[in-house]
Amino acid sequence: MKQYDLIIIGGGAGGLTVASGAASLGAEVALIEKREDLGGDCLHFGCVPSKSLIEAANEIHHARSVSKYGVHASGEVDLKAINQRVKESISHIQEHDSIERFEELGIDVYIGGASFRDDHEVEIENHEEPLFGKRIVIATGSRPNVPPIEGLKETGYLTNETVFDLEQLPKKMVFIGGGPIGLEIAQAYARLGSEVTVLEAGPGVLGKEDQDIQQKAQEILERELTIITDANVEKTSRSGEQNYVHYSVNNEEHKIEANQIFLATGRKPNTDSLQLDQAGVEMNERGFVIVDETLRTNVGHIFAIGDVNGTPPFTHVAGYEGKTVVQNAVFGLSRKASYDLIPWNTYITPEVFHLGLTQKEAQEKHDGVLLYHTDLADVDRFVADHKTEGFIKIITDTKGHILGAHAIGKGAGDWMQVAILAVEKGMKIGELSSMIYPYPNHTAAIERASNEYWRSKLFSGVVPSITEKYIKWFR
Ligand SMILES: Cc1cc2nc3c(=O)[nH]c(=O)nc-3n(C[C@H](O)[C@H](O)[C@H](O)COP(=O)(O)OP(=O)(O)OC[C@H]3O[C@@H](n4cnc5c(N)ncnc54)[C@H](O)[C@@H]3O)c2cc1C
Ligand SMILES: NC(=O)c1ccc[n+]([C@@H]2O[C@H](COP(=O)([O-])OP(=O)(O)OC[C@H]3O[C@@H](n4cnc5c(N)ncnc54)[C@H](O)[C@@H]3O)[C@@H](O)[C@H]2O)c1
Repeated sequence: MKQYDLIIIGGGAGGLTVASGAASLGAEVALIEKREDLGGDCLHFGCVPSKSLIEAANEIHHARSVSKYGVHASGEVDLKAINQRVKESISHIQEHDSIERFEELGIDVYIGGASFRDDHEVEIENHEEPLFGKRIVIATGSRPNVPPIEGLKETGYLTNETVFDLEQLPKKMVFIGGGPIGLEIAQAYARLGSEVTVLEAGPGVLGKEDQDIQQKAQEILERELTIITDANVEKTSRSGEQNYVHYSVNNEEHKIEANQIFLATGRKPNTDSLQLDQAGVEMNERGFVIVDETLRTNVGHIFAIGDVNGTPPFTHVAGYEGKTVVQNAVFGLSRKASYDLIPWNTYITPEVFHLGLTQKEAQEKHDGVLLYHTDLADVDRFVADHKTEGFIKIITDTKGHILGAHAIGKGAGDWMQVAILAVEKGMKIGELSSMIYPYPNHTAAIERASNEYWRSKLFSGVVPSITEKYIKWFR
């Protein structure tokens, strides 16, 4: 039986980070992936194809909206061509994640579904010999959660695993779920020309965002698509060529037509086929692998990272956890993962940026929370761009330490990076004001919000009376 220092199950964002990190430190590494190629959900069905689709949809949307300058765009959308472009983005990045590249790093790559034989031995589909791992990392990701809605078998449905293979633009689309997956793809399809309705069970979309951001996002999106909140989806049905989604709001029954139904109702961990019981690894009631802060499972030499352990399901979190596990699994350290300052972006237009606590969370956890708000309409560059929709909101404690930073606006995911750096470096909001911002850039939104801090310090309390006395004396 082949022996390894480290076996990694799953060749996605998390697994690939661990594999390359551990191999470059000299560990003997086996990487097992059930698909024919590496890269996982993010590359094949997630971040990459969705962003590629969004960009194409935005280009079409912009082309259609320039008639005010005398340029008129017309014609039918060729969805095949768009999805071809999506596939090109995937293939380009796939080169970086190729099996050959990982083999060149000295990693043994095995293709086939893995399952535990015991806490050190792993079996692989279509391979006779199991592998022995001194330490093992589970990085098998997640898949779409399919809720038990009656009729879905009959009507069929799309998920992020199938939508990028569509060949014809659906006339009417119904999205079930108004989280990031639902909204990013719903807006893209609305911009391509489909008539889109989003049915969300909760009271608002993007439920993990600050409430002001949620409301603004919904208000903006509602200009392009229909959003129905507090929707209780009861069943789907088919009549002739037409599908219907039946739902109720406040016990009032409704039915809408749908050429395609898209499910975006959260994620399920890929743990079912791993035979975790043979290794004695514990899962929670939803099937996520339970880990401690060092990302160890209850079996000390088995780790779990990425979507499968129930921490925030993002590629950058899987990568961060992967880096942490390299240290813990290769050197036997006990580095802890911390999630207090995990940022994320939602790539609707305009983009949404999230870092740290929302206003509600901050007020629950801290006495005396201060808010600094800038409307993008007050920032010259957004005005010049005619993209004034949105705002930023920085939340601090009474001493100016940043507890949360949120924004909605053109490119917010990029220019709000300054807030991440500030928090990482322990800067207070006032220090953000003393940096020099090239005029007229979008980051000036942060400058303006932080200037507010000084304004409130200087123009209230005892400071104005002291400075007034000083100036009189100085004259
Ligand atoms: C539509 C969509 C858009 C997204 N957009 C973003 C975004 O913009 N930014 C962001 O940060 N995140 C985004 N995400 C989330 C991101 O894709 C995931 O958080 C990330 O892929 C998780 O990485 P992972 O390594 O845990 O799992 P994955 O990348 O899914 O990798 C798991 C791998 O394990 C393999 N596997 C499963 N079971 C077995 C087994 N038994 N044996 C062997 N191999 C197995 C799978 O085939 C897969 O390759 C998006 C997700 C979706 C669905
Ligand atoms: N830009 C990004 O970084 C990005 C993009 C897409 C996805 N992701 C990641 O993927 C994860 C999963 O995304 P998601 O949008 O599927 O999940 P989610 O859990 O964030 O949102 C799912 C939504 O569906 C609703 N819902 C659930 N069941 C429902 C039902 N039966 N009827 C109507 N509504 C229902 C929920 O109330 C929720 O608002 C996200 O949490 C995020 O971490 C990230």
